[in-house]
Amino acid sequence: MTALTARWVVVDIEGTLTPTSQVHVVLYDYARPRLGPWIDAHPSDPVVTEAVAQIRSLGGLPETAGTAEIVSVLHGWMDADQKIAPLKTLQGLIWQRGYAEGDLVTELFPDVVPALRSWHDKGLDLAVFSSGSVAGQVAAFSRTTDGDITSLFATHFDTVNAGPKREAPSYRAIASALGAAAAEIVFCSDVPAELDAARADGWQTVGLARPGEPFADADFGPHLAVRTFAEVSVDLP
Ligand SMILES: CSCCC(=O)C(=O)COP(=O)(O)O
Ligand SMILES: [Mg+2]
Repeated sequence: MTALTARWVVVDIEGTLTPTSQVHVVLYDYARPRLGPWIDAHPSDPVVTEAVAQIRSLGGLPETAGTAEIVSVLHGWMDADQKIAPLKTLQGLIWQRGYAEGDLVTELFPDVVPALRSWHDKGLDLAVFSSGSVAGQVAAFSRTTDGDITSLFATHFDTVNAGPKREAPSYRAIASALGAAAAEIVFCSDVPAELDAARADGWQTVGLARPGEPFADADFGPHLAVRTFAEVSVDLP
């Protein structure tokens, strides 16, 4: 057991709290056939029209491109697991509806809620930083295998309100929003490049090398690497 002291714990989702398959199989398969119908059903929603405009621009499509061409770009990004903001925005809206209607449940690793609750009960504050949109994150935590855990998190960050996960300025923006010194924050993620960016800004880092997950055998370099949250304790200073 490794003991850390901090005021904030910021957690990634995919591969850290949930199996990667929960996102790449369950959530992506749910979103895939619903993207086109969602775009067509919300022609006056400014969030959707802005996302569609960004997809046309980023996807190199003409202004006249219709839903089928837009969906083709989105499916290509999903196949390549490119976490591009307008895609994550549309996915988040679809997942929000899916959780509300009872179609989706988030599978959490069994060590996750005991660890989050113990940190929360000790007075630490918890936040999420994921490529999934904030709307999608909140929906995903509203219906999990451990029930509704939304109250555990003080705040949420995504690539829109913080920036890309592999770039240090994103972590600087989050620390500033939290009103915390970088050294008072622990970031937990399964992706070494994300941990590198957080560490470059002065954050403490914990790498999740979960057995069976894509980064189980990754080189975590200078980062503390654990197989589950049960191997690390975090206390207030
Ligand atoms: C409903 S949250 C889904 C998370 C997601 O869409 C995603 O791409 C996961 O990315 P992360 O940064 O958490 O690895
Ligand atoms: Mg991850």
